[in-house]
Amino acid sequence: MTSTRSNTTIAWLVCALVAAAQFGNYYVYDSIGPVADLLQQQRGFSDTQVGLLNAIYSLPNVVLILVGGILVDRFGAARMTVLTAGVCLLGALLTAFSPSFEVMAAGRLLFGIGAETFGIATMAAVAQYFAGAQVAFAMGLTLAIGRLGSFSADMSPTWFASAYQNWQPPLMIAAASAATAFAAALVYAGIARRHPAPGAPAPSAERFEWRDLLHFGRAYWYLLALCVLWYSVILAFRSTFSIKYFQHVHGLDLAAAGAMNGYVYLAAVFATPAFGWLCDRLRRYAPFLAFGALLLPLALAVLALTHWSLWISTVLIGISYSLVPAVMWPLTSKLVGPERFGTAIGLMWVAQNAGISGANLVAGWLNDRAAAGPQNPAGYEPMMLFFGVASVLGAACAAALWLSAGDKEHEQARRPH
Ligand SMILES: C[C@H](NC(=O)[C@@H](N)CCCCN)C(=O)O
Repeated sequence: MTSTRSNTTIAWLVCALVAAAQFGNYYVYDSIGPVADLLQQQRGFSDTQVGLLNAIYSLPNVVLILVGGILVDRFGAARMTVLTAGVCLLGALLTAFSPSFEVMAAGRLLFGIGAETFGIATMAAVAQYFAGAQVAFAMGLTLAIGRLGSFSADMSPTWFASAYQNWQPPLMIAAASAATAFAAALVYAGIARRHPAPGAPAPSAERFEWRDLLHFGRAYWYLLALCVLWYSVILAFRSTFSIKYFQHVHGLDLAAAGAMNGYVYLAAVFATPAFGWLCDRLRRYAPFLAFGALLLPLALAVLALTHWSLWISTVLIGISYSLVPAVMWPLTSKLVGPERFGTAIGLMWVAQNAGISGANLVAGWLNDRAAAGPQNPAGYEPMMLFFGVASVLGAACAAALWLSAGDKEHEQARRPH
């Protein structure tokens, strides 16, 4: 009894440390947008250079994140969390103290290499300490604190207004949050050494076999396809094009369009753990995933085909953005064994990073080709059709997943009690 209680305390301590580390990491990820204007005014960076500072995060991960996932399975979540948090800190410091654009880009590259593998290692940590019970709630909480990091970076020009006289202090604040993440990772690794997770596989010295990648079950491949389609649409639309779409098609000014977009993050801070808790309580995952995936094409249809209040589509996207991640990652931990969890997520994120880059390029190309803009709002229709079709395909994959692995017995099969 006492031992169960102390295991639970340790699990929640690990969850809190992982969440603190996620906060710092997501803050650094979103720290470029708020200084973009200062970088242009004070350092003469072009739009392409500013864009590259974020693109360079995803590009290497189209390949490297798979290696990262394999390393997490091989060397364990705790060691990889510390290592990658250290790489992220170096990247953030290089970015903040860069004398030139090239060094700043190298800093963002280093940060990207560390951050995605850090994401897998921290997720594996939570999956191992909460193997079975409450895994979705715990993952949802860490994700929510990560989203709070993104929201804080967006709000930093208001919260740290005096730092925004020059491009460098905001990036030093970002480096300080990377240092906090590193400290949290060190404390977590210390705890993991003394109190290993009950669900942790022993670090394996087995040689990696490429053909092992094909041995995941059918449900996993549906999940991977959903991950690519859903994240590609939601990130390419919400992080890149939605603000100008709201301005040009729905007549909002920049501040109102930005705020409308930001509410989705804020909603996710509260709703992600709440949905995780609900799934754990009802012990059902796949039906919730299918419902969340279906809300995305519905929201896009409301935006593109009706003149209904923008609040309706924002609420629908907000629920989808909270529900799908709240279920997708815990469900992955139930569909694959703990010894292959890192590899499974790594493979998903390889395809996801390629999909996000591709969706951004295709949507931009469609907009340019149709001359989309304030004078020609109809020019956004091909982009919306593209996002609509991709999100319907994503919802179809979620439905197929529900049919193939979403029955009650299957979803609870890996529960230890
Ligand atoms: C957990 C999940 N993260 C990812 O999918 C990452 N590959 C990309 C994260 C980019 C922003 N930090 C998520 O954030 O929902």
